[in-house]
Amino acid sequence: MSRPLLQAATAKTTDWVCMRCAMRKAFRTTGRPQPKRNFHVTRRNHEAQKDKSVLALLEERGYVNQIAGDRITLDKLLRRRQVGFYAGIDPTAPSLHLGHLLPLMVLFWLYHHGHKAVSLVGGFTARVGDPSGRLTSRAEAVESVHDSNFSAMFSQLAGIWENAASYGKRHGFTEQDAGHRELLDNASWLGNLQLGDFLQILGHRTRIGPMLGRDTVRNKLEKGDGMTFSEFTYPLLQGWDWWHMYQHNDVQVQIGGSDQFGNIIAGMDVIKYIAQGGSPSKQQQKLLDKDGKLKDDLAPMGLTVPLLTAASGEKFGKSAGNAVWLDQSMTSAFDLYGFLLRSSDTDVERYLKLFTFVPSADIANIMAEHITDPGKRKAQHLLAGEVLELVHGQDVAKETRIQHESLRNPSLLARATLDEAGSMTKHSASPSSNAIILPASLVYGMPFSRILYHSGLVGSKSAGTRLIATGGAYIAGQNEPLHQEGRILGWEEEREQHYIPLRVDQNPEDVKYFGRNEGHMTLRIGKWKVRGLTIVEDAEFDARGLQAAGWEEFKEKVLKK
Ligand SMILES: N[C@@H](Cc1ccc(O)cc1)C(=O)O
Repeated sequence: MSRPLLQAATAKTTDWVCMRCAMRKAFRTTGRPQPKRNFHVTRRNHEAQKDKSVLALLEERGYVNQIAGDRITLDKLLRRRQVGFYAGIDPTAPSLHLGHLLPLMVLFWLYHHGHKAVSLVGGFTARVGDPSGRLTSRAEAVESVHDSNFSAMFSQLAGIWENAASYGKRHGFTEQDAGHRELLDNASWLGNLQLGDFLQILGHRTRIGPMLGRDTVRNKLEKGDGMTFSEFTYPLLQGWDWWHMYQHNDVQVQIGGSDQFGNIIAGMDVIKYIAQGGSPSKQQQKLLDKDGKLKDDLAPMGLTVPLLTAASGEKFGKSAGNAVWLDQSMTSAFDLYGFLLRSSDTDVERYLKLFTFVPSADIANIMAEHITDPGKRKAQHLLAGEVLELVHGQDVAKETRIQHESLRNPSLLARATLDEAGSMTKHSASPSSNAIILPASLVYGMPFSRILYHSGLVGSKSAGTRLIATGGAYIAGQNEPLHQEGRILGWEEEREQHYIPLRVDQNPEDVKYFGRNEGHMTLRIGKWKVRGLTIVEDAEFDARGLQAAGWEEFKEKVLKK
């Protein structure tokens, strides 16, 4: 499996390192050694919960849909010692979306209560594609898209973890409360796994009967488009992840969306099969009781979070059917705030409990106040501000709030006119580079304002025009290859030289001269947001089942004529 050679966020311009290794290292070093502590809720100023484990808090706030395994054991363990948890996300897109925040919030709570929280990016499993809950398979993506999705999501998660740490501090969690956090990539073990080992260690002990009986398999075979062998293997790969982290990272509990219940159960079996089977190593023997069974207090367990639907019936985190993204270039901070601000009065209390660290007692007070004057949307502003702080940091949260308030109160407007380019430059601190495929009709002969929109760099065509007018959008120069010997060039000073600012008066006919080489073009907005476009024939684009902002409308309006 190829690894993207990107320059790590922290490295100087001259030394090039593997982004994955560097990010992993940078992240690990932030984890602290584990002090002894008691695992009661210790947060100052928070609901006093002596004798309750964090599990009770999670249940009270609405995070728990199902527990796989024994709740009482889990509750006891959480009070007695540090417990390791993980949640995995496959980077099938260049960004997390709002829905991903729910399992992550559970990890953040656990981390702030002294437990171990591992977030896993499925650098390997994304290429396989989890069939859970789907009737049709995902479209296969090209290698470069996998790589750039992975890099983007990995750095995004590292950033959100940083924010979650500061956000927790702001809510009274102390350094001493904090447990341990890790960000891992399953390609680092699955990428090296030998087929022989996989079959011998796991394959021999896995019966396909129960696998065939699982809902996902049955539904996809009976009502969907069938199932590939690799999709069928997916739960075993996810189970292998867990076994790996169970052994090496003390991960005992897996967290996932409710669609992950089947995979979690499959993973619990995987750990039991492997630990109890064969001739156990010395290390493995420590896991077993005298009957050769996994010890009760080491049993793998699962926790699923609920599937959220808004009062409107729409899945939470979707706006008119589209995902609300956590990457500012895909959903602006303004739009994310706006989305949360539109939460209905029936939903907002639930969301405050799920997506913020605001103590329950404070939420109750705010709701009481909110009801006296719902028009002010006090609860919704609180929700939006807190979520933005977690996702984009405190500065963006404050500025976005002012922008929204200025819509109602024009006197604030002067202070708040932030052009999109300005805020990008300031806040997209973590460099991420994404690749995207576009159909030829959305690029050639199109004004750049539209290309920016179609490539997902801005939310609308007019935002594209504004950005170009303020000098915040660039294209990579024709004769300056951005790639050299497999490395992506261009960081800060170098990057400035390679990019040419786009102009409003650019002739759309000239677009074709700007490609780095035929079929490719690299755009940048603000300082860091880079998007490599690969341009394919319209028919190929559709045949591959790809999608781009504005494509369906374009076909409706223009091509059908
Ligand atoms: N299968 C999970 C992601 C995941 C990947 C690997 C894991 O080990 C765990 C979870 C999903 O699609 O949501």
